[in-house]
Amino acid sequence: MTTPIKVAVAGANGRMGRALLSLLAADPDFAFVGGIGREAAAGAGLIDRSAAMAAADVILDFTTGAAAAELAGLCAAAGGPALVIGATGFEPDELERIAEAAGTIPILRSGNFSIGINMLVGLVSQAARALPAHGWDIEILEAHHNQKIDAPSGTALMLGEAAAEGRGVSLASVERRGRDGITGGRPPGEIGFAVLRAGGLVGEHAVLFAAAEEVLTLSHSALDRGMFARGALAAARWIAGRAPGEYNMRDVLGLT
Ligand SMILES: NC(=O)C1=CN([C@@H]2O[C@H](COP(=O)(O)OP(=O)(O)OC[C@H]3O[C@@H](n4cnc5c(N)ncnc54)[C@H](OP(=O)(O)O)[C@@H]3O)[C@@H](O)[C@H]2O)C=CC1
Ligand SMILES: O=C(O)C1=N[C@H](C(=O)O)C[C@H](O)C1
Repeated sequence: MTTPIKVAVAGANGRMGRALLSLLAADPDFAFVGGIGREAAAGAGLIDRSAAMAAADVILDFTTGAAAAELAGLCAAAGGPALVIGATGFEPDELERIAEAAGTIPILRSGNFSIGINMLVGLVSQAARALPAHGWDIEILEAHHNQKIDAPSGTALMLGEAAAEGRGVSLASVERRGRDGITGGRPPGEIGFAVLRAGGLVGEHAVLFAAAEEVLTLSHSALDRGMFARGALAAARWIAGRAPGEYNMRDVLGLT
């Protein structure tokens, strides 16, 4: 029998944290060493970040972009543990801090741990490479539950990056985050984002490639967040014991 991987969960009381805890309780590959909350005293069974860093081989983070970036810096300063970051909603400087921390510890970050979305990333890149910007407009639609705090979703941004990469441009140079008022016509090459928040939607994503006389739509529906949690545990298994570096879910799935 192999030694279980010791894991802690940041954001343990959240929707994803709870989904992870219920899987961890039944998985002999892992030993759960504790949940990290916003404040250690706030919930029964929570431990603080220092205790989690000392005890865990891998910390799974499903908090916020800001909190995940801070944790990455702390873990790097301590020389470990490895981090799996599922949180979304990053400012550019927070992503830079994570990249810097990955010089010291292994960090796997993905805005979506589902197999389908990580397949879709490759398909979107392929379609964007094949369909010229003059004639084919790319629009990314996402819909989530009414408690989600960041927009566009981390997944929508992954899909936008894939589309931009396919077109050989940076997403920052072509993205359009929403429209309102007298917007004028649509410039060719733009990659647009549209966001819905409603009810208990788990996660809907679609990428439209729209020409004058036809539309190609590539889409994905998440039906249960337990699927994200299973993907995150696969990522934790994969990253335990790896060299420092920045990894993503496509590395885990062998899609890179
Ligand atoms: N990569 C993926 O596949 C997926 C990613 N996500 C992402 O995961 C994140 C969490 O989603 P979800 O579980 O639905 O959100 P919730 O709001 O349900 O949970 C977030 C948790 O993070 C905690 N938290 C917030 N700020 C801090 C902080 N500064 N320090 C420590 N803990 C903090 C909250 O604590 P408190 O309870 O005190 O508020 C809460 O327990 C989001 O960014 C979401 O987009 C979600 C699904 C899949
Ligand atoms: O907040 C969520 O719920 C989700 N967040 C991730 C994102 O921002 O893309 C992944 C999934 O879509 C659910």
